[in-house]
Amino acid sequence: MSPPNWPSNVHYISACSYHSSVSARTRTLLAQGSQTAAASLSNKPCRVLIRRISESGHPAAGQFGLFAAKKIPATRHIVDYVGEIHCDDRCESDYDLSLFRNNEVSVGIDASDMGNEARFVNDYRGISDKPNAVFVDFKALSGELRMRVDSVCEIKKGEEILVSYGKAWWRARKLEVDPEL
Ligand SMILES: C[S@@+](CC[C@H](N)C(=O)[O-])C[C@H]1O[C@@H](n2cnc3c(N)ncnc32)[C@H](O)[C@@H]1O
Repeated sequence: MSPPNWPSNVHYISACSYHSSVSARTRTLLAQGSQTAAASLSNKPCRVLIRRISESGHPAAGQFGLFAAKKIPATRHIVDYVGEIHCDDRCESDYDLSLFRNNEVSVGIDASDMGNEARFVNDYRGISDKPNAVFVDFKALSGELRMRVDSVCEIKKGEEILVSYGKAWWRARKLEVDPEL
């Protein structure tokens, strides 16, 4: 069942699904994981809330954000980033994270059409001094490479969960608006 405030045009899924662009060979590569991926954490994901942002000073006002339903301790697994694992080009998507890349293939997790609560995590810029969470790749219990959101410091109940999308993410969007930049 989808959580409160879930948009009707997006499919709620609790586990990643594979798009047809992911070959069997690539799935094997993902099952081998990455050497730098964090181990799967045994603690359960934290309770989070999707909330529409009504504060006029917030740069994503009118959109949604993800908030802590209870205090979240530092370095906790907050929520998995669930979406469609794909190898096709999704440069139009604002919900696409890079999962794996080598000389042959680039794999992403796109939560634009299907996903879970993690798709609502906003970037800290214009909202806070620094992020309180981070996207991390990890090896799931199945052995497959996945992404999740972890806290980097304590997050108080009701506080917005914020990551850094990275300078390159913002530069790419600014270039779309102003190619002279
Ligand atoms: C992954 S979505 C985050 C969830 C989104 N707010 C929503 O309601 O679906 C990324 C989009 O959120 C908005 N966003 C996230 N962080 C932002 C920030 N710091 N300033 C302005 N817009 C932001 C931008 O529109 C961006 O394309």
